[in-house]
Amino acid sequence: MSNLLRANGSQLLHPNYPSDREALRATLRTLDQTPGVSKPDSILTVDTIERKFGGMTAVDVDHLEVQRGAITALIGPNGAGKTTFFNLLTGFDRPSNVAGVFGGGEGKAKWSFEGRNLGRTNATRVARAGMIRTFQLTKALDRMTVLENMLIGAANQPGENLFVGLVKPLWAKREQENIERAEDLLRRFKLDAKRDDMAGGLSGGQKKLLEMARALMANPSMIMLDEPMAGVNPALTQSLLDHIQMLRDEGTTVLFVEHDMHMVRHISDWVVVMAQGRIIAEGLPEDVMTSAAVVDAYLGAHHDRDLGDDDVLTTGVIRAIANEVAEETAQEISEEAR
Ligand SMILES: Nc1ncnc2c1ncn2[C@@H]1O[C@H](COP(=O)(O)OP(=O)(O)OP(=O)(O)O)[C@@H](O)[C@H]1O
Repeated sequence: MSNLLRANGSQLLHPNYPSDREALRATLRTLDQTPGVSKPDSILTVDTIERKFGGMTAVDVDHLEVQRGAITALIGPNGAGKTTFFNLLTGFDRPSNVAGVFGGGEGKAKWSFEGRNLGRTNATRVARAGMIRTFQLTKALDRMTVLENMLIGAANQPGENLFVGLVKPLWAKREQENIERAEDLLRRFKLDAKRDDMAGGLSGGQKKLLEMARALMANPSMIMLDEPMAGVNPALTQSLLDHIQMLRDEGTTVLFVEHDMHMVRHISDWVVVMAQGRIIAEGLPEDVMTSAAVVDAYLGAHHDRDLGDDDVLTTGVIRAIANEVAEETAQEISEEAR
């Protein structure tokens, strides 16, 4: 086992980390495939988190556990609430049912990472706790060099606040260590030749690699990727998939949002399906994507359609699930009104 320490002081490889992926998958196969099911070793546990925008409920999650060491995909139609959910968990947004200063309380949002309550924690502290999300390169980040982008990641202050990290005088030793780490990661992601280029000049796939490399500057124990495949040309697809699987093998739990069903099927160990803010299904990729309920829901009358067709999966299953949830919700509302 490695004796290296993460930025947050924890050991690089958690003592319970499931290094053997096949064994982990075998364990996952024994679980009930129902929304909110308990996992053998949950790294992130979420309870009753809600986010409303005006009268619209964007996120309404009762319970979710994310298994340590698994690659978990979060899928769902446009507007299902996936990004809002990521924002809430990482402290970039606040739940509508935020807990009081002492935490807890009936019906209040509660979530913990590595057993640590994050219910009222800001984005910087969440990142320091070891849960890091990738960020798309904003215009401002585009105008910085690849290396500068990496050093922002080391400041452990994702999002706009990262700029604070840049203007603060850094201790020389710390800065040198950060540069060395950045250069190592750039080599690993084959971006070292681009070190001093403006990030804006990178291809779509290279930008995704940079986003991932930047997130790794903070040594996260869990990385949250928002649509890692978006805008990536096929030549770089395999490399991205390999990097994600390598991260998992080295001790980083992965949670990712993705519309590309090929990727979801190819690399995930577990799939969580979100629609209209709620988690409506979770399970093994091959089962969730072909479960009788889901197949019926999304194929509807079109039983002649090929289930292996990724396009059908993205548009068909998800839309059907969304419709099903909408019907259930309408029913619940009318029952409540009675
Ligand atoms: N700041 C906001 N103000 C008002 N409504 C918002 C805001 N952010 C998100 N929403 C709404 O919340 C719902 C969930 O959006 P969200 O972006 O989380 O979905 P998503 O599943 O990530 O979608 P996509 O796959 O298209 O990225 C949508 O109806 C969206 O319009």
